[in-house]
Amino acid sequence: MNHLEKIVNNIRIKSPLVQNITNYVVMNSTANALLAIGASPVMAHAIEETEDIVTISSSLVINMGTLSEKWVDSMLFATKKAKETATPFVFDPVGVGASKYRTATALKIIAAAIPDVIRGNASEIMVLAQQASSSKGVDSTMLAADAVSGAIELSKKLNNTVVVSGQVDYIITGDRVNTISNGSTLMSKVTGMGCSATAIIGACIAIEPDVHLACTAAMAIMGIAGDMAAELSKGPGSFQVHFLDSLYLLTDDILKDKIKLNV
Ligand SMILES: Nc1ncnc2c1ncn2[C@@H]1O[C@H](COP(=O)(O)OP(=O)(O)O)[C@@H](O)[C@H]1O
Ligand SMILES: Cc1ncsc1CCOP(=O)(O)O
Ligand SMILES: [Mg+2]
Repeated sequence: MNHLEKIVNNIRIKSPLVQNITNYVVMNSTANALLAIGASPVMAHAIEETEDIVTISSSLVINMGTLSEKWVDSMLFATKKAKETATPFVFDPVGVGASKYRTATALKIIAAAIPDVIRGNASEIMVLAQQASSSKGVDSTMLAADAVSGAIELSKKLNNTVVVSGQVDYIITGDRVNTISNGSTLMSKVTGMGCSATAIIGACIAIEPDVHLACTAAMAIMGIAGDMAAELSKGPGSFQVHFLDSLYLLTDDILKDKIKLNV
C-alpha cells in the first residue's frame, strides 16, 4: 500500500479530532464530510474554550467565510495556541479580496501565525499572492492554473504548503508541485465544496506529518468522491447526498484505481 492510501486508512483507524472555527454556511456540511471520511469534527468558536479544544485536537481548521470581530479574536487565539502545542493548522481565506475587511483579516491571521497550509480557489490565492487586488465574492473567476506562479511564490515566502483548487488542484510546497485532476463541474454548483476540501486537509494533516503528501491525499479524496458522486447524481441536490456517501465508501483500493495524480 502506498503512502496516500495509508493516509485514508489511518484517518479511519485513528479518527483524529479536528477543531473547526468555520462559517455558518458550511458548519453542517463540513462536519458531515469529516465524519464520512472517518475523522471526528468539533465546531468550537467561543474564545473561552479555544485553549481547551486546541489542546485536545489533532489539527485546526480556520475558515473566514462569515467573519465578525469576536470570531477573528478566537481565530487569532486558536492559531497562537496551535503553534504553542505544535498542532498543524490549515487556513481557508474565503472571499479574500471581496472586501477590505476580508483582505485585512486574512493578512492579519497569516501574519500572526503562518498556517501549515493555505487552501483557496484561484481568485483567493491570487489576492494573497498580490497578483490580484480584488475578487468577485467567494467563487473564483480565474482558473487554478492562473494562480500557480503566485502560489509558488507565496509558498516560498511563507515556507508552507499552498493548495489552489479548481478543475485541476495544485498542491504546492515551494518548487514541489503535485496536481490532482479528479472531480466534477457539479462541485462548483454546491456551496461548501472548497470548505470541505479545507476540512479534509485538516483531517489529513492531523495524521500525516508530510504536509505536502497529506494535502495531495486530501485533494485526491475530494476529487474521487466527486467523480463517484457525479456518476450517480442528477444535479447539485442529489450530488450532496451522493458526495457524503462516496466519502464514506471510499477505500484505499478505490483511491489507487481512480486517482489522477501528476507529481
Ligand atoms: N470544474 C471542476 N472540475 C472538477 N473539480 C472541481 C471543479 N470545480 C471545483 N472542483 C473541486 O471542488 C472543490 C472545491 O474547489 P473550488 O470550487 O475551487 O473551491 P471554492 O468552493 O472554495 O471556490 C475542490 O475539491 C475542487 O477540486
Ligand atoms: C457562500 C458563502 N458565503 C460566505 S461563506 C460561504 C461558503 C463558501 O463555501 P465554498 O467556498 O466552499 O464554496
Ligand atoms: Mg471557498
